[in-house]
Amino acid sequence: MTATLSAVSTRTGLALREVTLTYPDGEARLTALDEVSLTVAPGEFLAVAGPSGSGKSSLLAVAATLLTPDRGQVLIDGQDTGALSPRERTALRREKLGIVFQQSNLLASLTAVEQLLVLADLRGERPRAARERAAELLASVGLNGPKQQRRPHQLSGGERQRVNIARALFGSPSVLLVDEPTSALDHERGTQIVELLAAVTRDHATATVMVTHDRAQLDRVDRVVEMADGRLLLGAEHGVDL
Ligand SMILES: Nc1ncnc2c1ncn2[C@@H]1O[C@H](COP(=O)(O)OP(=O)(O)OP(=O)(O)O)[C@@H](O)[C@H]1O
Repeated sequence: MTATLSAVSTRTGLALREVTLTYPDGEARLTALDEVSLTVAPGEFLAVAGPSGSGKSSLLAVAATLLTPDRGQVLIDGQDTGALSPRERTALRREKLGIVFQQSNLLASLTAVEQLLVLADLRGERPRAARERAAELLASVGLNGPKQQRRPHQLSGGERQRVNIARALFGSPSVLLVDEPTSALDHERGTQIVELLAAVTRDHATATVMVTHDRAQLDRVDRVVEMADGRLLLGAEHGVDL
């Protein structure tokens, strides 16, 4: 399934401009992101690597507009998210962002196809068209036929992650944010998920950011940036050609 040309042509992806984020730390503030600048183009698959505590999750939360930086800008398709009201930001998140969390946060009582249809229902989409699109999306991530009718506990970890990815894609996002997608999977299944993310990035023209500890998966992305102490390492924006 390929994103339509009109949708693609208005996309510019994700840009962070000199973003600084601090958290309260007793009397002081802890700097989790220190003037981080980064751009991710439509159709580009970027990995963010770095040690624990280096700021990877904070970067993802800021890009998701879930945390507001102290300074700097987060632009999604050229829109400065800091200039939006909370209501507008929520709307932008719904229209432009797909998020795949580390832990599968699927609803236990719903089948795979229903996990996607909940979103369609919230948007007031026509049920029949939504059901067809959900089934098509699930098939495109490798979940076919009867598996679409299974509940999370009847699926493997890798299959649950595929449902998460399909659900994140359901709103045709411009930006796809992925947090440690392979942490609960063995190497082979982890590789399959990262390959799937590379394919959906290409096919759906998303600007994809994946946070990962799993260095074995880094050769499947377009570009890697390394974080240390809240900073992107020097030259990281130009990436490592793998
Ligand atoms: N809610 C919070 N309040 C205070 N400090 C925080 C908060 N969240 C994160 N931090 C601190 O900010 C820094 C960056 O944390 P962050 O979670 O972004 O790192 P990370 O690279 O994602 O780590 P990990 O790989 O362990 O998930 C760390 O020093 C962390 O302790």
